[in-house]
Amino acid sequence: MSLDTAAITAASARFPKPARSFTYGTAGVRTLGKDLDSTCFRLAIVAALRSKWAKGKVTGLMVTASHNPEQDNGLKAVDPRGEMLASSWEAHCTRIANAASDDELVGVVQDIVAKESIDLSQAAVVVYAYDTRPTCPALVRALEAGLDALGATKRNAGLLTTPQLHYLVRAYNTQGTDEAYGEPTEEGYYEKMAQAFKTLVPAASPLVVDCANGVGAPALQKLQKYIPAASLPFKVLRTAISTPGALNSGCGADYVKTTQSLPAGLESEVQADSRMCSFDGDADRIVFYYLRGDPREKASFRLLDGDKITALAADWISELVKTAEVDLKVGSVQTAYANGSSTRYLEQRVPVTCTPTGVKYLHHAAESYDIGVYFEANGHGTVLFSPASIAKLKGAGSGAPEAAAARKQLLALTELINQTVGDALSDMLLVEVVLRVTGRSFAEWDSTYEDLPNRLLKVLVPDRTLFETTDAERRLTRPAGLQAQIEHEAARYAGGRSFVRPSGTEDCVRVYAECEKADELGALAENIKKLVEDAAKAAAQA
Ligand SMILES: CC(=O)N[C@H]1[C@@H](OP(=O)(O)O)O[C@H](CO)[C@@H](O)[C@@H]1O
Ligand SMILES: [Mg+2]
Repeated sequence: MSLDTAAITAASARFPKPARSFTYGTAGVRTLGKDLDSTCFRLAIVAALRSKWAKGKVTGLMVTASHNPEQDNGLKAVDPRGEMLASSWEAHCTRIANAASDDELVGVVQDIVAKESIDLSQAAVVVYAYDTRPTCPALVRALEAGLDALGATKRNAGLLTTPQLHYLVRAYNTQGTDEAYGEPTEEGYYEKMAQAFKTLVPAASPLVVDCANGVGAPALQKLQKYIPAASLPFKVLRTAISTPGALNSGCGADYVKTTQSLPAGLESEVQADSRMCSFDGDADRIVFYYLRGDPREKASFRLLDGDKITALAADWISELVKTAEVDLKVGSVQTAYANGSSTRYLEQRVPVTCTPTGVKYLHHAAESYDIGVYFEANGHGTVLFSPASIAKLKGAGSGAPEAAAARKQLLALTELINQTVGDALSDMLLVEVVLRVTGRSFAEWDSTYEDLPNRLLKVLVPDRTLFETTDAERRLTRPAGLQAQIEHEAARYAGGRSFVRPSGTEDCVRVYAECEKADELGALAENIKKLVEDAAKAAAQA
């Protein structure tokens, strides 16, 4: 069977490429929604080819720009195991998105087919979903046209969170096998998680959830029907998914993490002792927080971020593994953005790996442990159980009654935690489980270690590609000489650490700085920023 090139060119003519370039980066393609019709059409073709390549297994496409503003949109491709698209295919996405004409597009498609030895007679099935952005319906139509052009079977999964789509893809592909992941429906997703949650927890006080006015809101409202309020009461806030401009505006995980404060206006909707958390716009990130001391003081805000979630989960799972009398290695994965205190805390307890920014790197590194706990500091992450560890837990028969109970808990955790990707809903339940089973408050969780004061700055430079890094992005190799200057500056502060890297999702360079004394932090961060600006100017002129 050959390509229906006429069908591709005819359809492509309806989605002309704007005069600009696109990149499939850390989190797929992300830019202004109005510019993305051609990209959606074209990446749908790639998703269909990927499905053919995988012998007809289902692949996925999610239309979302996550925590970015409402006018933005984007596409994330999902591989047959429910994980992010293999890095080796990202270049295909970038190339196809940038093909300058319909003919060049056909050429790129033929090239992918040849390079990946794709059998075109294979069937292709692609499941897709979208978030609440106003540009989604048009982009979904472009995406559908791309699937039609390749004769792929379309499965429109509707309005979903990103992790729900990842769940669906794995559930479809494992149906009826030993690795069956769950019913391949949205209901199946809620049922699986709720069932596991009920197995794990006693009751507790309500949790206030900021849904970022995004797709996490309807998802959480539906999940509530599966978990009785008596076992998990929620107060669900920021649910205005049809209010223009509301998405991620003054609320959501990214806002809370970057401003280190409550979502705008939340003070009047919560109590001084409320336990709170925020999702991002597509509900694959979560951070927790509470108020300590006088709620009118800014300093009363206490953030429990991805690093604190790693510490909480790694500690509890390590304890369970010990009690369960099974030989499993628990490890953790962080990026350079992890607070130095969290790294020190974890290193005394479990192996810690550092990877470059972007969850695909953390995810792969976590797979090398029997049980791998990974979170970016911004709250994106999950816990992975290797197939061998699940088999060991199921197979172990003897031992003390506590050992059997711990194995049962660990197995329920493998059901509760989304194994495909970080998932705000699932991570929220995980944290609830650990806190309740161990009888801890947010304040007790918070006291595991004290974060070093830290700051993240964006620096706009003429050309961010002049910045290159090594050692999991912890050191610069270019521009020449800058790394030595950064280290020299950081060494002037007690506990000083700083690193600089080009963003993979925005046109900027990021500066991270931390040190022991809060009143010295501003100087450290600003001095590094100045060094970066000077070096960027010099490098651009060279
Ligand atoms: C410092 C920071 O938060 N970086 C974010 C951001 O990446 P950058 O490459 O830094 O732009 O977006 C990524 C995708 O959402 C996320 O994985 C990552 O953690
Ligand atoms: Mg997101």
